[in-house]
Amino acid sequence: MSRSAHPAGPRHAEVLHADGVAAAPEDLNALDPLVWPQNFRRRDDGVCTLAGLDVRDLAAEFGTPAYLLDESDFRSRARAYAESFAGSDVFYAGKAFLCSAVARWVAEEGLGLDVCSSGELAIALRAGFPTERIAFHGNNKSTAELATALDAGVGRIVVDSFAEIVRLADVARERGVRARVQVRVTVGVEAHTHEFIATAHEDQKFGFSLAGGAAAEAVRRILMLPSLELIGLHSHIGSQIFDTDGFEVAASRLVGLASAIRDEHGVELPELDLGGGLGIAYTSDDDPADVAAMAKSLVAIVERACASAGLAVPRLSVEPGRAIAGPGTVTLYEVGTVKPVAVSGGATRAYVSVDGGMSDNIRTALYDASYTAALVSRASDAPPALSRLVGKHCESGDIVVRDLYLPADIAPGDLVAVAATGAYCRSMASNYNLLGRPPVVAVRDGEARVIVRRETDEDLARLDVG
Ligand SMILES: Cc1ncc(COP(=O)(O)O)c(C=O)c1O
Ligand SMILES: N[C@@H](CCCC[NH3+])C(=O)O
Repeated sequence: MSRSAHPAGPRHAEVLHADGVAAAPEDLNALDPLVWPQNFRRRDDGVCTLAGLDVRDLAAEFGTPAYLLDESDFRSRARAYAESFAGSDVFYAGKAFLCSAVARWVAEEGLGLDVCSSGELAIALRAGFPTERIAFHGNNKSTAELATALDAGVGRIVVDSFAEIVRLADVARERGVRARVQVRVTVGVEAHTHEFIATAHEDQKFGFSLAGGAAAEAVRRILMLPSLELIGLHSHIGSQIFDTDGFEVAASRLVGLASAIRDEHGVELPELDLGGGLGIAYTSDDDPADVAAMAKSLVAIVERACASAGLAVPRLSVEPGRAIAGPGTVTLYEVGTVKPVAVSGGATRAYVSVDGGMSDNIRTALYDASYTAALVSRASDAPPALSRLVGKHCESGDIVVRDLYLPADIAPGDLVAVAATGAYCRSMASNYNLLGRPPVVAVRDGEARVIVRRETDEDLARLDVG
């Protein structure tokens, strides 16, 4: 789903083997800074460290698997967004990964927060996140969720269906408040990303169709409801996107709709949200855009579109999730078994099984996502072995990294880390096979602390009340 060709790994030659797998990288011990957290290093003795802490010590203290989060990396990316989009609003998309600590960092770095369930909202409230900086999303928000959001005083609700407009208007009226709403518009953009994470093409569940007239009709209905205040239009074209082409089309279509609204209703909408979706490097083949450059071109795109429509430029907002949370986290696993398996053409693939798998990272199975992994508890001079990093679940599709090279001497007890797992891994984790979900350990300046604790067998048993 990213642009990456397989295998995930340090910079590798272009040559492909007969089975379509790229040739082995020159140095299996190298860590591409594009892919690994800012403070993840390999020491001279071959052992990797995060923010100065030895991964073997982290494994001993917190167990494996564990998500290790480089707090400075997360914060610096959040800050870069806030600075690059100064004059606009940045809402961190909590669906990528949210817990109280993260909500506090996001608040401290001056961003807003996008939540899309009462659970995410509850975490934000628990963290004391300023509620006027919260945007509430979702294609099927319940009446209870809308009521909770209004009672909490969230800053905006992005409406996604005609039913929700009525539901929200009722809930707001009963409370004697006016809900600030944006309309999520399906702008008909084919984002160049995996089908399951593209969200603005026609014939999918999100938003009101622009082409079909539903978006204009949603605006008409909202404007007739005194308990709703229409503040703007919203579009989110998809995720893991590397260029601005799709945003350009989306912005010009949203501005076209805003101009039609002005002509029909005499109303100029003050806000415009272009959603999230900016891609990150999962492998060395990915080439993510620079945030400042991206911000500049998005602002320019909106200004151009408004100038040609004769509209005042609305306040812009964006909702990055992956680009802030993704790159700063690695998942640390312990190798349990290594099994050489004969594959076509007389080759052998080493199936390297780790102590987690699809329950802590579903993205490979779900989107055919590519990842980079490395042996991190030591360096190795052994030759590269064509490998597959797999989990411990009862499922042959339980693959963490489909094709990669690992040192041929990799063995049980070694620690392996998978890079760029901060977004949509812990937040999409499951208890398949009744595995407890791993902890999230934040590391900063040589200190580590658990910000989400490991789920234990007792936690799982506690839910079993039959
Ligand atoms: C409405 C909305 N905003 C923001 C995001 C965050 O996307 P990303 O993590 O790709 O930046 C998503 C998820 O794709 C979304 O659905
Ligand atoms: N969960 C997806 C992205 C969708 C995000 C929400 N619309 C991923 O892992 O890439």
